[in-house]
Amino acid sequence: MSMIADFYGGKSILITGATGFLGKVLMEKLFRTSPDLRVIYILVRPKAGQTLQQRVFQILNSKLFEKVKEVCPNVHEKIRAISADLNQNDFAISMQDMQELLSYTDIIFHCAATVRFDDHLRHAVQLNVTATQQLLLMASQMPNLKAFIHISTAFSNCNLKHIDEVIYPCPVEPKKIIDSMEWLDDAIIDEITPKLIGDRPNTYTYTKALGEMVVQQESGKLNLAIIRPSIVGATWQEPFPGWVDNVNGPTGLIVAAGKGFLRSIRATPMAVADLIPADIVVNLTLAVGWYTAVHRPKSTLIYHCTSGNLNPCNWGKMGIQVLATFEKIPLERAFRRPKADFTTNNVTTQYWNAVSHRAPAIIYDFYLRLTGRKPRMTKLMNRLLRTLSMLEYFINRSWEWSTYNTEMLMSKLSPEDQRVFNFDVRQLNWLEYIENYVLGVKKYLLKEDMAGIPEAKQHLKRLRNIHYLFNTALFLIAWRLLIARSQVARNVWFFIVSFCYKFLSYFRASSTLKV
Ligand SMILES: CCCCCCCCCCCCCCCCCCCCCC(=O)SCCNC(=O)CCNC(=O)[C@H](O)C(C)(C)COP(=O)(O)OP(=O)(O)OC[C@H]1O[C@@H](n2cnc3c(N)ncnc32)[C@H](O)[C@@H]1OP(=O)(O)O
Ligand SMILES: NC(=O)C1=CN([C@@H]2O[C@H](COP(=O)(O)OP(=O)(O)OC[C@H]3O[C@@H](n4cnc5c(N)ncnc54)[C@H](OP(=O)(O)O)[C@@H]3O)[C@@H](O)[C@H]2O)C=CC1
Repeated sequence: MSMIADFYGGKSILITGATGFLGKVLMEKLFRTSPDLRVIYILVRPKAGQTLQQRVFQILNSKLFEKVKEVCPNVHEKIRAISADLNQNDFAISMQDMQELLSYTDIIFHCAATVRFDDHLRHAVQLNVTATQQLLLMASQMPNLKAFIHISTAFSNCNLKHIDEVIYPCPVEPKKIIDSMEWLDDAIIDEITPKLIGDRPNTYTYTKALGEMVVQQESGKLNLAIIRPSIVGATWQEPFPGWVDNVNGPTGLIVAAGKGFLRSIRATPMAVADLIPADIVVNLTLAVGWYTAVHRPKSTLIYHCTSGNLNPCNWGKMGIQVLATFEKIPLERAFRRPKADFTTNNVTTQYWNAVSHRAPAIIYDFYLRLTGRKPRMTKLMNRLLRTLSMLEYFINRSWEWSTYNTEMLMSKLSPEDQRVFNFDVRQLNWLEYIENYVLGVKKYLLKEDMAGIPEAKQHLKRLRNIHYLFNTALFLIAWRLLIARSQVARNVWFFIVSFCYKFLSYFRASSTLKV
């Protein structure tokens, strides 16, 4: 019997960010392993054109939840969506709902965040810092609360090279930042943002670091823990390999590479690709929830959920495996054939961007215009290059995260829990994982049918022929222009032509003699 699964039985669990990538995998696992839990409250904001119920219905009817429906047929009754917006005061939760949450919640998993790298500081502070503070305040009024688990990121201290499982203070107190966001106007905030974030690359990592400080400062009598995952990728094993449903992190680049939009990247091939599968993050999160509630550690423990120090993989190896998988299982209607050039040099990056990215986009848009259609490729390419520029920081550096607490927790689990809530990244085979990841991108994110693979392969062959034809035509045009201007080129050209002619004549004559 799993002690962890048993612990969640009969419990009322509150999850923020349950409609997000990680939140969905977390909910799925909870329902699958503890179908006798009392209820999962999820704080959901209505989205354009969709009611809360429709959002929940869509999640529960997705492929991800297929296994859950077998073990927990009444899952619809055990999920309670509460209308909430974490950007609003008191999260805009109704009095009645708030009362219910305060009275019954046993465990909180705080996953909601803005993960955009370019978010305005005001918005990133609101969601990643102020909302965390408000949630902690709510938590302190919950008489039954046993644990509050905060999901942060391993990159909250990416300005350091070696990162321990401790909270590193930021120079300006979170409270001061929160206050200043209330009265400073946008223009001033824009001006001070680079100074505030200092040597961090974006507002995301900065506000996640502030969020951790808030957790530490507001802990009071709460039983808290912080989890710091690195780059969360598709699922490894559970509920099935390769599940992913958004383009964050490497996923977007995998799509762009498979579709042939992205053919070169400024990345250090030997830099550690600290990817961590979503199901490993979720298993650790649930184990931490159990440990924090049952063993009540004296201080707030931080758990690194990373792969680099236990089972490292690098970006070069990952790129090769992604391409190898696309050879076997190509994406449909690719723009160009997949290719992966890694470069670390600024000049070559600019060159490849011009030749491999911008020029084909301009030519394709020209073709669209000629055929009376709306050009779109240049715009798409510009967005992709902008995205790349934001991710480059993370693919040209390596970090070391210590994992003492995570390893300590692993040693505390029973053999059964180590199996059911496996977060031992050493068991992961990267090549197999990446292949399943790419396959998952095709099936679950792009919803492409596997029956379309032969046609996709044919399409790539056509693209290869077009590529050869295009290059030959380009060569001939360049050559023609050259011989029109240079006597030397003309002489070389006549020499080659006469040589070929003589060779053909000789070949024809000797074959006639044989007959
Ligand atoms: C050459 C060969 C290649 C070989 C093969 C490849 C091999 C593998 C190599 C892999 C290297 C992996 C590096 C990973 C490093 C991750 C580090 C994470 C560290 C921290 C981890 C965390 O703790 S936290 C989670 C991370 N947090 C994000 O990852 C959010 C990012 N994101 C944004 O910050 C906004 O998105 C941003 C971009 C501002 C645009 O913002 P924006 O306003 O212009 O517009 P939108 O957001 O609306 O997106 C506009 C269009 O970009 C599309 N798109 C969005 N993201 C995309 C993405 N990652 N890759 C592609 N495409 C993406 C989207 O699908 C839209 O496409 P469409 O227009 O067609 O719908
Ligand atoms: N993905 C990754 O690579 C990593 C993620 N993390 C952390 O993990 C956590 C989850 O990330 P992930 O699942 O990838 O992110 P997603 O962007 O997929 O999900 C974010 C969630 O937060 C919710 N949310 C955002 N704004 C609000 C709001 N104003 N009110 C209510 N809910 C809101 C979203 O709701 P809605 O559906 O309505 O938009 C969504 O459910 C985050 O804390 C992130 O920092 C850490 C390391 C890596």
